[in-house]
Amino acid sequence: MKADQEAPPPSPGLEDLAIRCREVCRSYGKLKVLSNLNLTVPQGHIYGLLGPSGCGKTTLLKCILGTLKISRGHISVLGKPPAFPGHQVPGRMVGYMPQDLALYNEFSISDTLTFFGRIHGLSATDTQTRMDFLVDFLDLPHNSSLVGKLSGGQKRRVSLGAALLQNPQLLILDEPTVGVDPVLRAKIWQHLVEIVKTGKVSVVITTHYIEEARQANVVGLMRNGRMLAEGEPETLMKQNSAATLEKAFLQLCETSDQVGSKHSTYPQGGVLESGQSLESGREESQPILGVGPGPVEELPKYSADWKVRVKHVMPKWRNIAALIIKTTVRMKRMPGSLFFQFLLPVMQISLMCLCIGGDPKGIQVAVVNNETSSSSFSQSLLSFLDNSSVQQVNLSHAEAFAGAYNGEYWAVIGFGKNFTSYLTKRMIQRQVSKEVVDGGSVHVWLDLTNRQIALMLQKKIKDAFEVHQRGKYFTYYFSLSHFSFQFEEPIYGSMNSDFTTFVTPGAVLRYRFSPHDHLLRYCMSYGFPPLTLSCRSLFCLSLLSLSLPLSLLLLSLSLSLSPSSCLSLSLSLLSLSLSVVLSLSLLLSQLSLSLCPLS
Ligand SMILES: Nc1ncnc2c1ncn2[C@@H]1O[C@H](COP(=O)(O)OP(=O)(O)OP(=O)(O)O)[C@@H](O)[C@H]1O
Repeated sequence: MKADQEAPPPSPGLEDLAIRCREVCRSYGKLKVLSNLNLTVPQGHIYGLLGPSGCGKTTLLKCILGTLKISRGHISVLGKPPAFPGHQVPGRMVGYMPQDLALYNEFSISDTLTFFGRIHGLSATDTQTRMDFLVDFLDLPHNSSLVGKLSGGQKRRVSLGAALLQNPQLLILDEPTVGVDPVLRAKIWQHLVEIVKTGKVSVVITTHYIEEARQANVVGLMRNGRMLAEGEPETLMKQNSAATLEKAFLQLCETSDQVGSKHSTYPQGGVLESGQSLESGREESQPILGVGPGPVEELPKYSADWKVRVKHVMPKWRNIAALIIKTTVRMKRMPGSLFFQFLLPVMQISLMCLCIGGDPKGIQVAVVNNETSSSSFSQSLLSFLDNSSVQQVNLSHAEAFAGAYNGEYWAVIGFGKNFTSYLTKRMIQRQVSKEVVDGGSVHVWLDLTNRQIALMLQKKIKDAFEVHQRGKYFTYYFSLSHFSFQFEEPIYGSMNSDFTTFVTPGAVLRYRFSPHDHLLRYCMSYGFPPLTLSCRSLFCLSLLSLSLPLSLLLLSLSLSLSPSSCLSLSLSLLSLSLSVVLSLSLLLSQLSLSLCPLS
């Protein structure tokens, strides 16, 4: 690999190390979990990481794996920092068994191992061979058993199998022997001892059973985010004149506490006198006590060319395929989840469209028709206007505009007294005067305070006239261009106002006012003063304003959770019931609105 070629020659002994951590610090917010921690895992060794609960073992393992970033210090895993571009840590080079099992309950054992095999790019044959071995070795139930139906210990063994699957160079096992019977525990240790014998595989293992760690080649004793001691188990016991590793650990803790109280203000990391690290020529028999800053080591510099970096950030096809197959298998095993994933959104959208998708009804429009003859074009044109949406009110010019300015009418439609003769002239003659064009045009003055209604009115007027001329004058080769609509300067608003200008006041109101104002805007958008609403519609609209955001919130929450979880199921059900309430309230409010006397 290019990155390898560009890296300067590593410092002596570095290639013999599987993991090297120097002055590693990591905090969660204000909580300092790892403090100037040093750790050295030689190649081909089993490293037992011991320490009380909460001392930071899992955090350290995640930092080594590269899934957690360190705040300070340096980590090198199999020659490069974890998550370095092009480096397969995390990836195929490392097998990780987490403390909290990351398994899918709907998967069978075979699905689980096949999934991890795909992720690591193993061929189907290799996966099958390893699977057969692991099922037998870990004493697992039949391949087809569902993970969800396995016992806690069996699940841990499946997780261990997934970590061992691709024969990684480094195994990181976070408490693999919890819940495992002593016979199998011994078998697991025996297997670990065997695989490290080749010198090519290294293992880091955490365990609460301190004594079982005596089988490790090296143990590290951690406390409060620091490494108290690191060395061979026998040596540590000898150094602390202890008969067991547990006693040696106790002794080290006491010594650490005494030194800590003597030097209550010791600098970070300098807990005890600094020792030598494994790779710097330390005698194997001598434990490293209080791995402090130590001699300044020169850190190798790493670089990767842009192609490796790009490849590193790009998603891999085999991972995408593995995820697609995973989702398909889970859906197949949980047909109920299909309902929530696909049918629920379809239902919600359909109900929403059913309830609020219709055009507003009974929009009042003032008509000023100066033509008196019943056979005039203007009369027949107006008869084609959709009467369910548009309610025509015949008025004089003055009354029509006075009403429109008072907000009683959404538009004024005007016809000149010679509309029919001028329009006929326009149809026959190629060139006509401006007066004829003007007189033969339909004049429309819109109230643009509600853009939605104005747009709907424009469409309805054009549709009506199009239908009219098609039906009656098609034989005369009469095209729509002969009709001219003149949309005059609007009564309120501007012809050139953009969508943002229209939406902003509503959006401001939405965040500024309570559901009552939602109600007000809802009413106004339908052109009804709120006072004409019945109590029922008031109640429905209040429900509507509350249930919509709640239902959406619950739905998004439930989708972000695992579909199999109880919480996800109940949230989805709650969301469904809320959306039903929402749809019903919308339906009822529309009913109420259509029954209201229009003012
Ligand atoms: N995601 C997190 N956010 C905040 N604090 C965390 C987080 N994960 C762990 N901690 C805290 O960091 C400390 C070390 O946790 P960690 O899981 O590394 O301990 P551990 O040694 O692995 O414990 P155990 O042996 O019980 O698993 C604990 O105090 C824990 O509460």
